[in-house]
Amino acid sequence: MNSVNTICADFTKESSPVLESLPEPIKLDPSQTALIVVDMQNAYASQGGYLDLAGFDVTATKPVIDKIKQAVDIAHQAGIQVIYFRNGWDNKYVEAGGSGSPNYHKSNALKTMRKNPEIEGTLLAKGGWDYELVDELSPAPQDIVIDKPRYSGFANTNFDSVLRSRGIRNLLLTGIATNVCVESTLRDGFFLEYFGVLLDDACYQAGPVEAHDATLYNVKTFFGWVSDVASMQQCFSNS
Ligand SMILES: NC(=O)N/C=C\C(=O)O
Repeated sequence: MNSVNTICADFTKESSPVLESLPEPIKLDPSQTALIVVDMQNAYASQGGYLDLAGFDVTATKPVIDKIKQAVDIAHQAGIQVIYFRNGWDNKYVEAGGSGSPNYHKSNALKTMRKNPEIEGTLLAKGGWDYELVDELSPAPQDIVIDKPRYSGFANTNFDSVLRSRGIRNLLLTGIATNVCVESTLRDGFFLEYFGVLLDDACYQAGPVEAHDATLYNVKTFFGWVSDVASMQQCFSNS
């Protein structure tokens, strides 16, 4: 491995393991790293959930769920904090914002329910099946679950203080959708001085695969690094 190009932040111990990533490898101290599982809810990963009902293709999410399970197991074994996000609102949608919020006008969940009043109160509503994490991803006692009302995990949540209070500076991003909530969270993390690494095979897009690829380009070029679950295993297996 070419150590000359390896990224090592000044808060990272020189002896930290190196994650193979693009555009270059990066040293990550497990104690300063969190695995972020973004919105792996029935709404986004399951047929019959919100994205499916809104016309998005969710037929290929199973391999991504399996990769995320692998990443969670690797994180647990390496002592890396795992944090799950759930995206949505109260079932009266007060937290979604009324017509004075752009969320009201852009959320495809809210628009789908306005077009189909019979499903009002079911999409991305706390307490309902659509809002719950998929059965395959059940948080362990040491994991943290954060509810978020907007695309970015940093918007209107305590995510930043949860990370800072634990000395976490590196975020390994997984989940759905690559090009919406995953990218939004990684971008906001970048602006808040977090090192973001997107795990390509543990993310799935909302829309065409080109949207996933565009996020990979954006992250590699402007906001962070891109790696995969096998590289995560290789990096942390001996840490
Ligand atoms: N979790 C997401 O990326 N969500 C994308 C769209 C939505 O929540 O309406």
